[in-house]
Amino acid sequence: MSGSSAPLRKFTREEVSRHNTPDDLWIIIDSKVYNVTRFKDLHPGGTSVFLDEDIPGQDATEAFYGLHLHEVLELPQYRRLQVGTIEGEEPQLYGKIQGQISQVPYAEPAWLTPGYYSPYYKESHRRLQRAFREFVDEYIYPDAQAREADGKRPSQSVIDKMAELNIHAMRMGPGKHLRGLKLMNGIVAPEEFDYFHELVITQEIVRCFARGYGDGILAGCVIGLPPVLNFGSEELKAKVVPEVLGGKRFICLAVSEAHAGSDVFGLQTTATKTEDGKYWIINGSKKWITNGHFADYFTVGCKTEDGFTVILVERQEGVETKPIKTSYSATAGTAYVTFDNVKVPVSNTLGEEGGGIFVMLSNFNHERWVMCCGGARSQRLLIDACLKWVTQRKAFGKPLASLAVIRSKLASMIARTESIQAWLENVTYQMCNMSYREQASKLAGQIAFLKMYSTRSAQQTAIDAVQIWGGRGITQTGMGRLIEHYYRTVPFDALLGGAEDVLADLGARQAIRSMPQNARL
Ligand code: HEM
Repeated sequence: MSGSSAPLRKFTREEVSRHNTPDDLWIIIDSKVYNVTRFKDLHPGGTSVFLDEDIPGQDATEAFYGLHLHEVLELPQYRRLQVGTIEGEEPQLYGKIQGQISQVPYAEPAWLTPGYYSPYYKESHRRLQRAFREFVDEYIYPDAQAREADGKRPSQSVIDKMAELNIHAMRMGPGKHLRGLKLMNGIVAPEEFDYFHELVITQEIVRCFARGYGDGILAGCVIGLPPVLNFGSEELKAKVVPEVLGGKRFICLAVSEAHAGSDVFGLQTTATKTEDGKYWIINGSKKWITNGHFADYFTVGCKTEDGFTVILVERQEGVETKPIKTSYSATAGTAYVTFDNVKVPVSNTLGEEGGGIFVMLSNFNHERWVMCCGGARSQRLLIDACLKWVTQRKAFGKPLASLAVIRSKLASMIARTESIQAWLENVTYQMCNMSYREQASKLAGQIAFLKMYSTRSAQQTAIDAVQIWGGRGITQTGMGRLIEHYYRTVPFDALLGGAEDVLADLGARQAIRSMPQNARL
């Protein structure tokens, strides 16, 4: 469709070929006819490319797709350049189609690929996936791309829309907090919502392809609210949970510190009781706090007389947040947080005094598993982009895909991604069937290894993709911008929720601890 109000005319290729001079210059891209006479002097790629001998009045489809994303032609300022179409021909090429399953091999997990089977997903998972894909493409993707670029916090209109459908609640996983809620307009009953539904949601959100925004869109809630849900007093929950799940107020998890990283026993933020024993007085600072800059509530790890205690702090005088500039966008709200004589009722204590480590540990598995869901899916975004690139881009007169070294990189990318998803689905199935206690003892190692493997794979895939894309893989605009973004932000997953090497060691230590005493070679 043309952006101009004039109806599109039909031309023969012969007619177009007559518009072949600098003062009257037309080209054909995928059967659409563009008048680039005036545009050629404004073209970001320069004027000269339009004057090459095989461009004026001719079919420039291959030249165009070797240098631009399809979406360029869909921008209103460029759609206006279209003056007609070629008689008897229809456009054949397409870019991202809203709400659709990608036809690119391995760009979707097997269960979404036509003709494949899976024992894990029921009709309600498929319904949720379809609805969620539409939602992400319509509301989240455009906001994600815009906010990732301008660094502003996710638009409240998107947060509200998510709240309306109870998406914030679903992101907390299955549980009592879903009771009585209408999930995604009622397409999943709260009592049937399981970890596979949550996996579906997490994997669909990742398709917004904006890592900072992915955290900005209330990842703080996914890690900051569970301690309130599971360990807060009834009174505290009644106040905080509806506000947060309704998207009206924001929460973050504030544990790591400049001095101590995630070593909770090395924390220096203190909470001491007032003489009457009714309040905590909190002093200290926290670093790398996701969503901290716009949070209203802080789930804070503190050193107390009895050891380590988790306390919910509401933003008030004495709480300051400063943005930290990281290698992903400021839309994540990553903050340095300081507490200066902050007075909090003792009833805001989450769990036992001195029992903070249990409160923290109880959510680690879930947090890491959520990150594995995201990591498994984001690697497919790269497969999708790389497969398109190597088949449409020519170098030395042949598509990149004709080079064995390129195919070898693709093979490894695909094999890694498929194995992560298969392992993830197995772990998710265990989560659906194990009690919480069993999960804690049996899955901590599995999930630690899975996350380690997923993030190592993701980093290797990022490196391979940059080699495949060349200079475009390190350029923030144009065709390779998604690759550049991925390469720049992939280490977040390898650090957040437990650094890769620490997790690897955790898994290995657990396995060694569980060795039967009498096993011999
Ligand atoms: C209606 C047709 C065209 C439009 C609207 C258009 C638009 C653009 C835009 C917006 C860019 C900036 C980079 C980006 O965002 O992708 C660009 C870059 C470029 N374009 Fe075009 N273009 C058109 C046709 C062509 C054709 C036919 C050629 C080659 C014969 C060409 C060659 C280039 C080159 C070499 C660059 C620089 C690419 C880079 O830096 O990687 N363009 N074009």
